[in-house]
Amino acid sequence: MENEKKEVPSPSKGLLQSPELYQYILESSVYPNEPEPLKELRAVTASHPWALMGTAPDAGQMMSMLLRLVEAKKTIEIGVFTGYSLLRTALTIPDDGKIIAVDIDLNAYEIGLPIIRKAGVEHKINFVQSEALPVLDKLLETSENEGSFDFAYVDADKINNLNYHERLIKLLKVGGIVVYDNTLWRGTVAMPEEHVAEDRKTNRHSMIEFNKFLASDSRIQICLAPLGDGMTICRRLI
Ligand SMILES: C[S@@+](CC[C@H](N)C(=O)[O-])C[C@H]1O[C@@H](n2cnc3c(N)ncnc32)[C@H](O)[C@@H]1O
Ligand SMILES: O=c1cc(-c2ccc(O)cc2)oc2c(O)c(O)ccc12
Repeated sequence: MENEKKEVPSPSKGLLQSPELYQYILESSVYPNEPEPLKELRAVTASHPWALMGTAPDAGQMMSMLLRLVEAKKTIEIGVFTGYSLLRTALTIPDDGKIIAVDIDLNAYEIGLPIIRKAGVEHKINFVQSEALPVLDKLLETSENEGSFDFAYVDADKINNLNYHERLIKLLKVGGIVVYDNTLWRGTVAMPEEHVAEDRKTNRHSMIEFNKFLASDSRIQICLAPLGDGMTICRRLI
């Protein structure tokens, strides 16, 4: 992208202390290999009032790595917004791969949809406009769906993570991966409560409880990667 150098991502997008170091990571290792449609999607999302919600490009790069490592074909995403992480997934999985993409907000998805179409990957996506929990419950009504998903990505309402986890663990194959975004919630999980802004307290509390739960869940192997806003990678063991 021509104006890439001028784009200084908000330091709050990353957890690193120095914005320059984050910029270095993006310019040296993420942007050079970021497919053009993803750059375009970032550009059209930039003017959205909630642009900050889009998955960070470095986190998206790691998603691609994980998707390739497990040779993902059947995937599910909870929380689509304008579609950055969805397009990442769609560009990474094979041509006959499938993504169930769930979001209550169709308008945001429609911002990214023309770019998804132009990239030639719309056929891999089944967008479902809905609350996520009923969609997961419906999938679990069909026994063939159990243990059938290679990969899941969760980036929606943070207070429901535990509910999503209980369902996704059943839907994932043994060896399959679920990634949760925002597990460090802007670093607030490690701050004293009194230093945390009022509007971040509920999600901070949910994340602390969720992180505790994941660490004690013997069904999974976990790794909390400190990139983006904190990405916890869980691999189903049993
Ligand atoms: C952080 S954004 C997702 C960002 C997206 N992964 C990306 O890369 O751009 C969170 C999204 O979750 C959706 N959401 C929130 N609560 C939800 C729920 N209960 N069920 C489904 N989607 C929900 C919101 O509408 C919003 O689009
Ligand atoms: O600032 C946010 C807010 C959210 C968010 C909050 C509540 C919901 O029901 C859904 C989403 O998500 C974010 C996010 O995923 C991110 O990477 C950065 C900021 C925010």
